[in-house]
Amino acid sequence: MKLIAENLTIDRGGRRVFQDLSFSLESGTALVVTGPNGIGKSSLLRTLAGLVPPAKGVIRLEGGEDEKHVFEQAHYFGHQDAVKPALTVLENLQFWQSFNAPARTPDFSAASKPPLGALETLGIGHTAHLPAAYLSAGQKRRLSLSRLLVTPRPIWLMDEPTSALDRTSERQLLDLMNAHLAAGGLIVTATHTDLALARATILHMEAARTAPLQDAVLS
Ligand SMILES: Nc1ncnc2c1ncn2[C@@H]1O[C@H](COP(=O)(O)OP(=O)(O)OP(=O)(O)O)[C@@H](O)[C@H]1O
Repeated sequence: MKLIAENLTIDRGGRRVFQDLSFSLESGTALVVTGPNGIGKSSLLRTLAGLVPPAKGVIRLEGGEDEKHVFEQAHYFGHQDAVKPALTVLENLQFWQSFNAPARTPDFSAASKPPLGALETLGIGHTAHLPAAYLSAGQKRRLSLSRLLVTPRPIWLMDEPTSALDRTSERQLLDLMNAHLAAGGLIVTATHTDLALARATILHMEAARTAPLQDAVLS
């Protein structure tokens, strides 16, 4: 399986953020997107997630499900937690389980977890029957993250995934990300911190803005 972006050009609010960005990412590998504030990291992730249409360019998943868009084979873990405060923690997760269809490909073998099991894995099993409004910021982050475990999808798009997490949760998140890579998944993550990922390629957005050739921006 291979995620391919060709000549991606993204405009926001009528202004060009970047142009002609190309990269490819193999199963089991993470693309770590770096660069200063405002360079376009979130815009790239939102475009891969189908939330911002590209002005130009193509995104495809070789070896994925042909009849599905790439974003239907991806989870987007962004800045907003997508948590309904009036529902319980478990109800929130059950909603996402029924809303998101799983996506399976031969290269990707992650097993799904039942909702309660996913909450327990993330250390918030004891909050399952509380209204989600009672959760702390870090616990809401973990609830949001639990969506990725109940519905297997090969691509994880993660924008600043460690924000609001304490050290223990950060290590746990890295374990989950590395397990996803070991199962054959792909991760594209924007981050300002060093993440100890097993197999990662760095995409320097600053270089990408000035050098359209993919070899110039991947290291
Ligand atoms: N909804 C929007 N409407 C108009 N312009 C936007 C919108 N969202 C982002 N932009 C602009 O697009 C550019 C890239 O923003 P983006 O959020 O992708 O940067 P980033 O690299 O993720 O930044 P940060 O590190 O601060 O999160 C910025 O100039 C920003 O002002």
